[in-house]
Amino acid sequence: MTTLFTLDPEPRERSRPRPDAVHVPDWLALDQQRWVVRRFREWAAGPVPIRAAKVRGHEMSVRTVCLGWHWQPYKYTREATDVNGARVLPFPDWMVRLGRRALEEAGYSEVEVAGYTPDTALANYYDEHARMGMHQDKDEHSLAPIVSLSIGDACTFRFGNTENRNKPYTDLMLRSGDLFVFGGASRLAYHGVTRIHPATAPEGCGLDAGRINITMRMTGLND
Ligand SMILES: O=C(O)CCC(=O)C(=O)O
Ligand SMILES: [Fe+2]
Repeated sequence: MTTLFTLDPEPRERSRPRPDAVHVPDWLALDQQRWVVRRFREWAAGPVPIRAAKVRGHEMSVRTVCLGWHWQPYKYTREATDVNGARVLPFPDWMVRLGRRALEEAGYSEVEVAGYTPDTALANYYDEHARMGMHQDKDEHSLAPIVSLSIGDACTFRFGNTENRNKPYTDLMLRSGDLFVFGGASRLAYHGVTRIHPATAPEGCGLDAGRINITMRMTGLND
C-alpha cells in the first residue's frame, strides 16, 4: 500500500509506450549518475563548448554538446562549424559498452546487441524553462536504436507516432537514472520534452538543478 509521505517510493514499472520502445525506470544507480555528470561537465568545457543549436535562426532552449560527431540541425560533421570549428571529442568506448547493455536490458537479441556501435552522442542540458518540440531523429543514416539516459530533474517526455506531431502520443515521466530505448517500428516516432519538473532531482545524482539527457546513436556515416 502506498502512503502519502512514504520515504521509499514504490518501484516504477517498466513500460512499452509503442512497439520497440521501452522505458526502464531507475536503470543507472546514483553513483553511476554522478560519474556521468562529471564526464558531462568535462565535455561541456570543450574543445567545442556546450551551446544552444540554432534551428532556422532560432536558438533552442536546450544546450547541447556532442561526442563523436557534431550535430547541427539537419547534419552531422566532425568539426563544429557552427560553434568554433574545433573537432568534437571522440565517442568514448565506455559509452559503446553502456549502449550495448542498454539494448540488452531493452530485450534486443545477442546479435543486435553485438552489432550496436553508437558513434555519436548528443548530451543535452535543460534548465527549468527548457523544452524540446516534437521532432523525429532523422539526421542519422542508420535506423539503429537510440539509447536515451536521463539525469537530474524529471521531465515530461512525450512519445508519439511516426506520422505526425499530434496524437496519439504517450506522456511519460523520465526521472534521474531512467533509460529509454527506441528502435525498430518506433525509431522514427515523433518525440519531445514538454516540461521540466524543478526540484525533483534526487539527492546524490550529481546535479542540483536542471536535467541532462544523453542520446547515443549510430550515424551510419564514415569519415
Ligand atoms: O531530452 C530528451 O529526453 C530527448 C532528447 C531528444 O529527443 C534529442 O536530443 O533528440
Ligand atoms: Fe530526439
